[in-house]
Amino acid sequence: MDLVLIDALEVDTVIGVYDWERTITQTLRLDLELGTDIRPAAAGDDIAQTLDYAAISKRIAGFAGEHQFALVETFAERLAETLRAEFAIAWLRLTVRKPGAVAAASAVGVAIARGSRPGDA
Ligand SMILES: Nc1nc2c(c(=O)[nH]1)N=C([C@H](O)[C@@H](O)CO)CN2
Repeated sequence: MDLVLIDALEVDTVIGVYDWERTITQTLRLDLELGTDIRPAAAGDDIAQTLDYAAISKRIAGFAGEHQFALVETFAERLAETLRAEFAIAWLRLTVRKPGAVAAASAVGVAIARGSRPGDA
């Protein structure tokens, strides 16, 4: 399986479990691995035959602006569902980091993988 990559995508959203977090916008940093077969796009040199990382990045920014979750877990799960529903993504790994949430850490967050890799049972 081939991958289309989006690294360190920063999006602004309202997120957090504390009351003060409901009043501000915070930045999340996302890494995505999007499973697909890039050979048809490469053969035809055709953007329509692959996952358009620009379109997906724009959709993620829109998703972040549309939703207000408490947990990064919920953000990750709902975003993965949305992307898999709207784009031809066979499998994805999504990492959501919340920089600055824990002062002693450069970032905290979650990583999930959803969908089926070719060859999986
Ligand atoms: N596993 C999680 N732990 C925590 C989360 C979270 O989303 N997932 N969130 C918070 C607070 O919102 C924190 O980020 C504020 O600094 C605490 N723990």
